[in-house]
Amino acid sequence: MTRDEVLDEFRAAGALLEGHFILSSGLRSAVFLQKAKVFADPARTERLCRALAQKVKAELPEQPTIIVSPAVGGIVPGYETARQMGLKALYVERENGEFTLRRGFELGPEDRVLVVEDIVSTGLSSRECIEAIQATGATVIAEACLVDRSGGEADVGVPLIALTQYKVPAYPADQLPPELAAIPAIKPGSRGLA
Ligand SMILES: O=P(O)(O)OC[C@H]1O[C@H](OP(=O)(O)OP(=O)(O)O)[C@H](O)[C@@H]1O
Ligand SMILES: O=C(O)c1cc(=O)[nH]c(=O)[nH]1
Ligand SMILES: [Mg+2]
Repeated sequence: MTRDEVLDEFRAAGALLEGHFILSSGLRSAVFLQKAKVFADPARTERLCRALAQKVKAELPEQPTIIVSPAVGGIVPGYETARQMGLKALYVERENGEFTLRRGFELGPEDRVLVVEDIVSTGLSSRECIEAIQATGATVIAEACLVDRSGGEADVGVPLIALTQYKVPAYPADQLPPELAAIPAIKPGSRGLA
């Protein structure tokens, strides 16, 4: 899929939002990809994740044995990408702020993991997720995401395969451009929620 085709799926779902958003990293942005509205439509999710699975198969020299995603945003695309690839899909979720494997999910040294994320901005959530997986003894061979908002700049420590790159400016809270400073900020994601 081209970048326009991917972004058209977000647009058609009403998921390409403009305003003043507090991102997971704490940075601020005038654009937010509300992936939950994309994932509310199974057919749309299937189109995106099928394309992501095809890209992973074409670009990775070694195929993964299992998929692991960071909750909440990664769960649905992780599941659908796993379905497309004939793999199982696990997820890590935050417990006292730290990504943890819960619910009886198990990983070990035999597992060759593909991390599937929805959106990568700074790569911080990806790195935290990868650390949690590596702590089990499993090997993370790569990460795949639907949209890389860093435009290829984020370093997640493993090869990152993005269905598309879409560079969006983000600013520290004390360096806001005037048009952002004029609007109240909202925080759509789950990091920091109790
Ligand atoms: O690359 P980063 O700077 O870490 O930003 C990207 C992360 O932000 C969002 O998650 P968020 O923590 O907002 O929670 P969510 O998954 O529940 O939406 C998104 O799902 C990614 O996980
Ligand atoms: O950086 C983020 O937190 C983020 C950006 C974005 O566009 N969408 C999202 O769900 N999270
Ligand atoms: Mg997330």
